[in-house]
Amino acid sequence: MSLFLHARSSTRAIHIFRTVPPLRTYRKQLLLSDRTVGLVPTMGALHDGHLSLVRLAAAENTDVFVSIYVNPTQFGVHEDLDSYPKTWESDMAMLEALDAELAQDKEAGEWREGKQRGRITAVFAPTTKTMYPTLPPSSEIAGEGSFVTITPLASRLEGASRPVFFRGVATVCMKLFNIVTPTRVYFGQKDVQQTVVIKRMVQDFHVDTEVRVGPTKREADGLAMSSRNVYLGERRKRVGVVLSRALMAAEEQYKKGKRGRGDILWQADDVVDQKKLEQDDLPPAKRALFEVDYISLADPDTLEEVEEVDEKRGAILSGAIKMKPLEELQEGEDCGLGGGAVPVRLIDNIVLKPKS
Ligand SMILES: Nc1ncnc2c1ncn2[C@@H]1O[C@H](COP(=O)(O)OP(=O)(O)OP(=O)(O)O)[C@@H](O)[C@H]1O
Ligand SMILES: CC(C)(CO)[C@@H](O)C(=O)[O-]
Ligand code: BAL
Repeated sequence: MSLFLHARSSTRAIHIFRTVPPLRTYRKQLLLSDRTVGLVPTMGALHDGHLSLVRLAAAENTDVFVSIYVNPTQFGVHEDLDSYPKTWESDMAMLEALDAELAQDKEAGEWREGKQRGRITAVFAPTTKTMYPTLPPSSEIAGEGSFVTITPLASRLEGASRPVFFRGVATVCMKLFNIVTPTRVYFGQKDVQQTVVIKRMVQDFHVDTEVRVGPTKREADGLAMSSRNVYLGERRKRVGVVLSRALMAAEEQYKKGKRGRGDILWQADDVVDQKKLEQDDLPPAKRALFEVDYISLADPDTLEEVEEVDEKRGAILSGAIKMKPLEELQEGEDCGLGGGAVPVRLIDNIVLKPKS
């Protein structure tokens, strides 16, 4: 009997692993044949942002593993664990289509130019019992369990609003890294704080892997792609783009040579305030209200707020807004999954690069 489940693909099968031992056996075979593994951890509900990370991993490794697991410990008790989108069939269809594309690139010899080399070899889609074998996973701040905590990074920015978030992320990533032993791991720039926390964890725990970060994929209007965007609908998408616009406006100030906190951030605050006023003036059937959680200018490694950007270090401009539920729906309006009733947190960031 085969140890592995298989997903059909036009050219070959992607192995689907649900438990650890067969994955480990398979990984050992790859190691013995000198193959390299790039792991892309995801929570599923795949979109082009995820696929761009898979492409990057395939350009740098012979084998790509994608994990699909909605990790309960990174959701606070009042957060959206239950409503987090789950789209297994379409996730697998997207991965199979991308794998077929990678196979063609390989046949066309593009890999020789160093562009595409690897294929999607495996999907790891464990159950919670597999990931948390001894204790039920806790989302409580004081909850018991085996956790990885990275302080004080985990309490800044996103961590201020989501106190268990980075403990959950670091814990599940440590588990995934121990299970897959990837040569490289791939994370999206969109979740910049996550990349900083994971890099710190890998450094401090001597995890034998390389952390790679892929650029943020955006919609044509600039909105950062995100799995939770399916809950937005058209009206909230149109307004939600204010976050990327605000950050871009602040970036312009940096490009013009401004280095002081106030001189850079006032532009972002202004864009956001204008949009808020505009929406407040509209009737409930036309507006999309939102709250700003933070707009930040922080050091790229410590994520501490900075008063002045050090040109040798650069900085991270980031922000989070909460799109509130729609108040009144219009006839035939596209309100997104959940009919406009689900609040949606949007995050985004821009790296202000150091000047050499
Ligand atoms: N727009 C994007 N561009 C590049 N990478 C992305 C983008 N969105 C997500 N990623 C990355 O994909 C990986 C998996 O993320 P995840 O499955 O949580 O999706 P998500 O879109 O970030 O969902 P959520 O709505 O929960 O924030 C993470 O490393 C994340 O940073
Ligand atoms: C890295 C991750 C898959 C851990 O659950 C998640 O935080 C995400 O999707 O960004
Ligand atoms: N992309 C980060 C996962 C989360 O927000 O829960």
